[in-house]
Amino acid sequence: MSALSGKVQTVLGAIEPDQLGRTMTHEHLTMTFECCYFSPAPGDETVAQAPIQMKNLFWLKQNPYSSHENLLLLQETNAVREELHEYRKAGGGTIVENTTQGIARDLPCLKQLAKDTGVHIIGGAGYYVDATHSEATRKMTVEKLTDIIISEVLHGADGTEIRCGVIGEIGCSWPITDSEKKVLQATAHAQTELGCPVIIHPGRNPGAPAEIVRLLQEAGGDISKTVMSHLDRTIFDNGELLEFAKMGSYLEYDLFGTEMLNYAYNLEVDMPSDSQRVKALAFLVQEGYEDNLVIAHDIHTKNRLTKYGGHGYSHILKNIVPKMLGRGINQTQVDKILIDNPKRWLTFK
Ligand SMILES: CCC(=O)NCCS(=O)(=O)O
Repeated sequence: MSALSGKVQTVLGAIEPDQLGRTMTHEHLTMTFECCYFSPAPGDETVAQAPIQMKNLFWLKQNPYSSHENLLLLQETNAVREELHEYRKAGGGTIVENTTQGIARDLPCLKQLAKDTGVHIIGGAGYYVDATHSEATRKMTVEKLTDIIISEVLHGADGTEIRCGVIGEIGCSWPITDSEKKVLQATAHAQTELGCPVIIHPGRNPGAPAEIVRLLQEAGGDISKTVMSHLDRTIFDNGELLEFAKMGSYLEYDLFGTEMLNYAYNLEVDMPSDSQRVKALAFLVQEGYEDNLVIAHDIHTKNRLTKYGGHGYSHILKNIVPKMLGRGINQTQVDKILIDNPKRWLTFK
């Protein structure tokens, strides 16, 4: 049995699972999303290049990926620190910080934020999508990738002694690439060795989550300790959703606060509203999946911060919980989604 068994590992060290409290299972506190810059539509070049300002906020909400400045969340540590104080005041306890290799993971910054604010912060091991893999990463064997991921959990990452407490978010594209498949295999092997939580970013296709779960299963992964992220922009049909839910992973709705007409990365997708997200949660609760649900905001661009008129890290606690209670999800079920399910997922076996 490992020393981490029965514990949760934060950037400040291992803690008892009961200390976590209300937990957002998918956020970013510092990162860059430059890998995923999306050219503005013809005619929008001027607004896209302008500094972020009040009169452009609606455009930015609709086109968050077409402004270089907006993609640099790593420039906003002071604003994020203030927001974490607010998050504590709103009753928040823990944030799982999903930034992995490729999008400027900064564990020393996370450690300082945890010290400054008292919020428990859990760092992520492993790799984001193929577009961010280095040539060296692409050439690595599954065994080498596994060793690196295990070391990021047991000894520390990025040349520090700060240890990750979860593997992921592990990035997958659609269609999935060879390098991403190797990282998934390494993830499953590392999970087998460590008994740790895993979180996945699926490609943008309704078939992606199930394909990824099958790949993890074939490599020996523990699906009951795995979160499938971003279901709100990935699976829309209730029948397909239930088919996927049967596979046994945690089901994550993590884009709360994000409402936009055109989703740049897949124009086929109608990004749901928060009301539709709550409806999806209520449907899954009704179908018996209340022990599998987790939620978050996945803040990964500046416009989502309250400093820029966004929803911030406390939106779920302040606005979405009352809505859930008004739409047939009771307090016990809310507590499962915000406290019990994250706690079970994050505790090392
Ligand atoms: C790194 C942040 C991230 O991957 N967020 C998901 C964005 S989206 O794929 O849901 O658009």
